Amino acid sequence: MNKFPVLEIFGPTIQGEGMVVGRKTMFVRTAGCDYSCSWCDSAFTWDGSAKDEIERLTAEDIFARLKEIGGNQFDHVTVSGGNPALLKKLHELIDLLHEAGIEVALETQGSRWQEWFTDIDDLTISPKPPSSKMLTDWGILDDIVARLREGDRLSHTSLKVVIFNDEDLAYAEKVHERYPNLPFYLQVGNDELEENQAPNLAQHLLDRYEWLINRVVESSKLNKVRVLPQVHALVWGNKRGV
Ligand SMILES: C[S@@+](CC[C@H](N)C(=O)[O-])C[C@H]1O[C@@H](n2cnc3c(N)ncnc32)[C@H](O)[C@@H]1O
Ligand SMILES: Nc1nc2[nH]cc(C(=O)O)c2c(=O)[nH]1
Ligand code: SF4
Ligand SMILES: [Mg+2]
Repeated sequence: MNKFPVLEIFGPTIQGEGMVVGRKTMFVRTAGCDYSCSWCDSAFTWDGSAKDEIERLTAEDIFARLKEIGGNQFDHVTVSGGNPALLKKLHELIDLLHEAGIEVALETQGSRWQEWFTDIDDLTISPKPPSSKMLTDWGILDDIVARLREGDRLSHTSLKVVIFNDEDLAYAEKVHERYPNLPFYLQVGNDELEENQAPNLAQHLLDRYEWLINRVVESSKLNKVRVLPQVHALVWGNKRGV
């Protein structure tokens, strides 16, 4: 059996971001990323700081662990990372979850395609704006969206762009103009990853949320969009595993 590098399995909690915000879900966080975003809130998945915590688990192992900690209190699993799209055989896990009547969501940045993307129930593609210091490969992103369209999966797909500044907003406008038929989410960037007092972080992120709402309200290019904070960051701060 194929083994996947896993850093965290946690929940049930709520999906704090994007297209299914508020949905009760479990999380599986895989290790490894092909990006290194300057503001990554999950840098421990790729910067080596948690390398001793990485477990190599089969799909069966992951399913057993989910049941062990989630019992019968979930019917939805979100796979995030790192970039889970680096894992060629992740369909083994998706199939197992579907056979058990469990829905599967994926968080990825749109830098890699996998055939199993067409099996995902809630697919979030999150291309990275200039503040991340990453460069978008538009050819790859075009190809991913085209394949999802061909597979009739656009109703299961959304775009989510994290915003820290005006340059990021201009990037978001460009993404939305390029893929106008995909549901589009703007997300408040968390620039206080070291803050360990949840109430302080919440106040700061709410101020940033108000700023982002105002900027989107002013834009004539960002109309059919949704603006959201990271709800889990408002509730629990920068804590891991929530
Ligand atoms: C940690 S990433 C893992 C999945 C995938 N690598 C990706 O970036 O889409 C999950 C989501 O968190 C977002 N994110 C990461 N750091 C953030 C931050 N400091 N503030 C707000 N969102 C952040 C990412 O943009 C992505 O949408
Ligand atoms: N509650 C909660 N919602 C989330 N949505 C996306 C997350 C992620 O790190 O990918 C995340 C997370 O870590 N926790
Ligand atoms: S792509 Fe996602 S996991 Fe990778 S560095 Fe960027 S935010 Fe972090
Ligand atoms: Mg997160």
